[in-house]
Amino acid sequence: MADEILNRYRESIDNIDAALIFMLAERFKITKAVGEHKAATGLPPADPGREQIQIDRLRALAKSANLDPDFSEKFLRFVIDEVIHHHRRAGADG
Ligand SMILES: C=C(O[C@@H]1C=C(C(=O)O)C=C[C@H]1O)C(=O)O
Repeated sequence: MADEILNRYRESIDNIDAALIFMLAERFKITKAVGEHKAATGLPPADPGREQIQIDRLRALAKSANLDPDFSEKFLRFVIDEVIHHHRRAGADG
């Protein structure tokens, strides 16, 4: 038998997952431009000072949103590491 309650919850989950994908796509679009700018101007791929500011900010936001700050940091770290990997490649290619 179809579970309508579960189906409704899952519709919302699917919408949220789609939004996450669109937001990540936009983020990677702009970080690609940053990588090209860095490669053109000789800036290093990673900026640990900037990253720490972002992590501190997102941890505080996560707390106020009742989201685990450790999870939010791990998620941002994962995304940033991928961006840095792209920047290194952009620098090496250029
Ligand atoms: C996008 C940048 O490059 C790197 C990637 C970051 C990110 O994905 O937010 C932040 C800092 C840098 O290590 C940047 O310097 O702003």
